[in-house]
Amino acid sequence: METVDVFKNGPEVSLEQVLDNREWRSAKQTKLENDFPRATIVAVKLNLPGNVKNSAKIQQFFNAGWRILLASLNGWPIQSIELDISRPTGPEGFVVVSKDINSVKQVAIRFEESFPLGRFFDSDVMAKEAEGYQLSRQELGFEARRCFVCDENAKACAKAGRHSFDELRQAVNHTYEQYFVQDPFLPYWDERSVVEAATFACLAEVVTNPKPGLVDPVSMGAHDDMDVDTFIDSSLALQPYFKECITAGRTFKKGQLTELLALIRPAGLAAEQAMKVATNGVNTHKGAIFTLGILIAAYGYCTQDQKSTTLSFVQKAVSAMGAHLLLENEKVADRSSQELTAGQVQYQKYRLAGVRGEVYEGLVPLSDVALPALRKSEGTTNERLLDTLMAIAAAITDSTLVKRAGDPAINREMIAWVAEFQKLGGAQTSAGMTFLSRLDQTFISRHLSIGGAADYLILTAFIARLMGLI
Ligand SMILES: CC(C)(COP(=O)(O)OP(=O)(O)OC[C@H]1O[C@@H](n2cnc3c(N)ncnc32)[C@H](O[C@H]2O[C@H](COP(=O)(O)OP(=O)(O)OP(=O)(O)O)[C@@H](O)[C@H]2O)[C@@H]1O)[C@@H](O)C(=O)NCCC(=O)NCCS
Ligand SMILES: Nc1ncnc2[nH]cnc12
Repeated sequence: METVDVFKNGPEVSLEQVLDNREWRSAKQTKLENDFPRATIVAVKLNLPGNVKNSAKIQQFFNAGWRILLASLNGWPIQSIELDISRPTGPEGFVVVSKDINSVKQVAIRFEESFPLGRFFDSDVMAKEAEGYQLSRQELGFEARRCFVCDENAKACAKAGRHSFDELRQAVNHTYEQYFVQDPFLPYWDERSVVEAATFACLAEVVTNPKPGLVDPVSMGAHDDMDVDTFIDSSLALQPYFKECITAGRTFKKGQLTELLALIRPAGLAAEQAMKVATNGVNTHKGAIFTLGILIAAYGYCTQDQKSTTLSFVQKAVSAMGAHLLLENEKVADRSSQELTAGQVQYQKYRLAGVRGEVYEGLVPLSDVALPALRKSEGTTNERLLDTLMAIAAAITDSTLVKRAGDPAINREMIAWVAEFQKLGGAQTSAGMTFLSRLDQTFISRHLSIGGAADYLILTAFIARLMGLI
C-alpha cells in the first residue's frame, strides 16, 4: 500500500505569509460580523503542522470536512458562504448562519470531535450581537481539544512541545490514509443528499470528455441514438428511483439481503420505463439503474440509525444482495440467444458474468481500481474522471464493449490502450488528451463503446461525493 504524504508537492509558506494571512482572516471576520450583526459566523481552517499548508491531498482533506460541516448545520438559514480552497496558507471557509451562537458552536465542536478528520480542523464561531452569553467548550459539555497524536490535552502537548514535527505530520498522513485509502469512510447523509450525490454522479460522468466511444457534450461517441441531453434527461428521470433505493436500504429490517434486491427490483423496472420515457426509448442508464440502485440501497442499509460506514461494509452488502445473481445466468444457459440480453448471451457463449458478476463480487474494481485512480489524479475534475475512466476500462470486462466488438479479445486491446494512455501521463498532459481524442475517433469508426466502464465511473463519482473526494 502506498505510503501517503499529504504534504508532498505543497508550496512552503513563510512565517510572514502566515501572519499576513491572519490579518486577512481577521479583517474578513470583522467584515462578516458587520454585514451580518445578528447572525453567527463560522470561520473554518485546518490546523496542520509545518510550513506546507496546502496541496491536492490537503484540499481533499478540507473538502471532505467542509461539506460535512455544512450538512451538519441542520438546514438553518445560511446567509453567506465563502470558500477559498487554494490559499497557500491553507484552505479557508466562512459560513454565516442565522442561528444562535451556542447551537452553532455545539455543531462545530461535535464535528471536530466525532468526524475522523475533524480534529485537524479549527472552526472559530463568533457573532457581533450574540444573544446571551457565549458558552465555552467545557460549558457546552465538551472536553478540551485533544492532541491528534496522543489524545491528551492538546494545549498541554503544544506547550510542552511533546511531539516531534515528524510525529505530527505522520498523524495527518495516517488519518488521511485511514479515511481515504485503507477503507474509505462514508459519512451518514440524509436521503436528499444521497439522491443529489447520485444525480451529480450521472451528470458528472456524461459531461466528462473526451471519453472513448461514449456520449459527452462534444460527441455522441459510437452512439447514434443518444446525446448529452438524452443523458441529462435520463439522469433527472432516475431521481425518484434513487430516493426509493435509499429509503429501501434505510428501512430494510434484518433478513437475507437478497430480499433487499428483490424489494428494489420493481422500482428498477419502473426506472427503466422512466428512462425510456425520458429518452424516447433509448437505453442510456440500464446498467447504472442496476448497479447504482443496488449501491445506494446497500449504502442506505449500512447507514441505518444515522451511523457512518466504510466502503468495505457497503461492498459486502452489495455482494450479499447479489448472492443469487449468477443463478440467473445459469437458468438461461440453454435458452436460444434471441431471447437473451447482451450479458446473458455473453455468459452463454463466453461464460462472462458481466454486470451481474460485478455485483456478485461486490463491485470490487470500485475500491481496488477506481477510487485509488481518482485519489491519485490531481488535475481538474474532468481530468481526474478521465484518468479514472481509463483505469476502470482496463480493469473490468465490459459487456457493451464485448457485444459491440463481437469478441472478448477486445479486452486485451483495451488494456493496451489504457497502458499507452497512462504512459503518456494521463489526462493532465496534452499528449494524454490527444491520445484520448484519437482513441475516441477509433472507437467511433469501429462502433465500440465502454458503457460498462462509464457506469462504473458513475458509481465512483457517487462514492467520491459521499466521502468528499470530489
Ligand atoms: C442485469 C441487468 C443489467 C440486465 O442484464 P443484462 O444481461 O442486459 O446485463 P449486461 O448486458 O451484462 O449489462 C447491462 C448493462 O450494464 C452495463 N455494464 C456492462 N458491463 C458492465 C460491467 N462489467 N460493470 C458495470 N456495468 C456494466 C452496461 O450498461 C451501460 O451501457 C449501455 C449503453 O451501451 P449500449 O451498447 O449503447 O447499449 P444498448 O443501447 O443496449 O445497445 P445499442 O443498441 O446501442 O448497440 C447502458 O445500458 C449503460 O448503462 C450494459 O448495457 C439489469 O438491467 C436487470 O436485471 N434488469 C432487470 C430489471 C431490474 O432488475 N432492474 C433493477 C435492479 S436493481
Ligand atoms: N456517457 C455514456 N455514453 C454511452 N453509454 C453510457 N452509459 C453510461 N454513460 C454513458
